[in-house]
Amino acid sequence: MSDHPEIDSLEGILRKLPVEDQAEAFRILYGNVPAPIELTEAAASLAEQHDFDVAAYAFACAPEQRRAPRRVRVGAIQTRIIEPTDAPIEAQYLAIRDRVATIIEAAAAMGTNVLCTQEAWTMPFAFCTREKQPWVEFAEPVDGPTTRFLAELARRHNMVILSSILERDERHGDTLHNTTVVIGNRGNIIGSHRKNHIPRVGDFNESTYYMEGNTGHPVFATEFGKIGINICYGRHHPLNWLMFGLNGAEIVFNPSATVGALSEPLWPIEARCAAIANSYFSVAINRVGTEHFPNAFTSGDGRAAHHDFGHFYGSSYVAAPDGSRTPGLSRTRDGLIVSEIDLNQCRQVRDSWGFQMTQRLSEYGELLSRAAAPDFEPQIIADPGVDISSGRGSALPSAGRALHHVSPRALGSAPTQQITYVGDEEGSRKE
Ligand SMILES: NC(=O)NCCC(=O)O
Repeated sequence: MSDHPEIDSLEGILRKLPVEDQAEAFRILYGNVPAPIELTEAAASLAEQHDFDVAAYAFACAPEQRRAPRRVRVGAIQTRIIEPTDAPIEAQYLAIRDRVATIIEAAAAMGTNVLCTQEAWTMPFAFCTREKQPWVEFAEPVDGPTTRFLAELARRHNMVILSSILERDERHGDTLHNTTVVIGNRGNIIGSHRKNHIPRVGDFNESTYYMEGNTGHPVFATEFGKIGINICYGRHHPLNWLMFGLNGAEIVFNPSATVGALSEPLWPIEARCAAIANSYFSVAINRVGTEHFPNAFTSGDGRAAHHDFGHFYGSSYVAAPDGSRTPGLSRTRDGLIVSEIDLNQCRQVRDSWGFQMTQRLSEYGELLSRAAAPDFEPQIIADPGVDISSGRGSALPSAGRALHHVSPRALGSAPTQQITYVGDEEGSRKE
């Protein structure tokens, strides 16, 4: 763990640049930065009274002659847990629920049409512990108490709410899933989607609790746009993002729970990259705070037993199909981010960049099917002078002290570059 106090945000650091440099720094890093929207009095007063941040932005979009704008406001909530993890489960649950309900009021006051929670928002992210009890007591069916609670708010505020919970499927042997419930703006359950990719990295020991989801890549056609949900670790899988795009998503939400030491450099890139590659909007949401668990745990990686995951760094943001993005919410504070977007931008960017027109799905589809088959042979064209018998399927030499020089000419594209691979007992490294 770092000895440094947690910084509030990367943007806070960038704002220390001389004013004349800031605009260029933001343009290069954030694209066509959306303009801030003024907060309503009600939202600002809730935020002040209950100590959370509200940030709101409007993405620019060109008017069209034959289509009316399709402006919607999307929102995301990031929170820390309220009660300690050894408090009674019901007390922990109700405290978080009250907090989120207050932030939902602020979202409503900002005219939010579609609102998404963070992953497993009703509970501490206890999957690091590998203990079943008491954490599985947070699980509930898709139509359970949390959905019923939010359905009332969704109806009252004419808002679609995406609620990420630990699901218990009572009809299928009480099994658990990591699920987002899609609650329509009339308080109806439109459907639900289960997390497709389950992490087995660091302290994210989620495979102890649930298997990979079985709901495919559904897109939910709501009154405020076509919505997909790529739950947390799925954001590392470009094909997962692609599938929601293929099914017609205009906005893909990424409810997450992730910590600084593991993923922070990846965070600003992945959801934004998906927005660019798939010409849709993406909304990345992460919890905040450090959650301490009563019993120390290890994850078989040589680290001493510890009681927490590390710091969940928040930094929730929205990205547009043209690659522009909002600043992130705080790394340390609860918050609500609201963005006004025009869904027409998806088609405008498709027309301009042509990524869908040029994507050559059949070419990729064919290789993907072959790669998934047990008898797959990778397409490798070997330099006849190179020994690929090490089984690594590349020009790397096998373990030992062998040196192999790849001439600049053989590399073809980098005439000034010479790469040397040095092999030893531990493998090879590039010098
Ligand atoms: N919740 C979850 O899937 N976290 C995995 C870690 C990461 O993807 O950054």
